[in-house]
Amino acid sequence: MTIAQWTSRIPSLDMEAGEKAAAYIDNLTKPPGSLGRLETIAAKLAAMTGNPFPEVTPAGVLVFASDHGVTAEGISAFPQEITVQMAKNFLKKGAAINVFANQINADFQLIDIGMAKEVNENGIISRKIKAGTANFCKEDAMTRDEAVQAIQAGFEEAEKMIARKGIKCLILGEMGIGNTTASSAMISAFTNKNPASVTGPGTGLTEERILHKQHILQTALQNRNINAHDPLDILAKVGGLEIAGITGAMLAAAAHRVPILVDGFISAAAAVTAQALSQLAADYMFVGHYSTEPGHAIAINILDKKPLLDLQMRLGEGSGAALAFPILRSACAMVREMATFDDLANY
Ligand SMILES: O=C(O)c1ccc[n+]([C@@H]2O[C@H](COP(=O)([O-])O)[C@@H](O)[C@H]2O)c1
Ligand SMILES: Cc1cc2nc[nH]c2cc1C
Repeated sequence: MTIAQWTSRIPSLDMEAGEKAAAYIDNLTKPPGSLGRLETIAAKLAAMTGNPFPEVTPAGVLVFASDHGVTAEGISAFPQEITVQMAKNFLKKGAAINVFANQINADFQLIDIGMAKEVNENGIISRKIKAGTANFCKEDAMTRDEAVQAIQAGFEEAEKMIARKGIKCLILGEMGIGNTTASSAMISAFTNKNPASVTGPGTGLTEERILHKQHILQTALQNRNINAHDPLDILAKVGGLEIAGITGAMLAAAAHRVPILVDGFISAAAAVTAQALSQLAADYMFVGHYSTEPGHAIAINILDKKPLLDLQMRLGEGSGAALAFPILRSACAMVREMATFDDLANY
């Protein structure tokens, strides 16, 4: 399928269901508006799902793992090998996202979309497009065709999870040493902002090494001759395979009216890409939390979203989104379980 065939499957929000939910919420036994954003979240969930009494359980977590050739430029505080080590940790259920996914009874799936080495262990899905991107300081991260293949893999894996497990809310996470550099390059290209304003410490660079990362980004963006009006060009030249996979998964969730919880900076870069491919895709998104990575604020500004939580996090993996999920679940429970003033009249 082509990108246009995927995006054409995304329906408009069901405004009628949203308005019905909003009217019903106003009749719940509380002063109108007193549950604040929870009320607008519930109405938005109704419009997304087409159901005035929306449901978000069970949640599903998809984590896409891949490597980045640009790590050769010394842009991360950690070595590339950590990507594979953390993939093994996800399979052993020892990572933060495993713990948080478990707390919300979410289904969890790890997808190798482009790690540098094989992880031949049970529980991982291999959709490897290639063994890491190229160093985009020197050449394009991937071909346009590889970017499309990675979007397709993400789309298919999300569709599978939604169909097989009846997933009603999709949480998108990632693992990839070097991917804050790719995300910074992408957001810089999308916004035409100087890379300095979208570059941060990632996993924990010192101030001095952040300056080096900015310099690498400046060089890369000068060398890549990006067409800023073409999201696929941006993704292919300076993006990442996991960012492409998440983009595809987001398009699939939107196509199935499944609400999406966007995580931190990398997940937000994928969300911006999905939105650029289809404005409708963003209608199905919530942003779980504020990441302290400076580019995140710029990305969510493009998405025009206000995150649900502010816990000073910058981990990735889908961890912030998983922590925000209970807020969506509470919004649904409010509509489904609270009494109305009509009920009160009969007491
Ligand atoms: O989600 C975020 O906002 C976030 C911010 C900083 C770092 N990360 C995670 O850290 C890794 C990338 O950091 P770096 O410094 O190697 O580019 C990658 O595995 C991400 O999941 C994630
Ligand atoms: C340990 C570690 C865990 C991570 N999880 C997501 N990105 C990560 C980066 C590192 C370095």
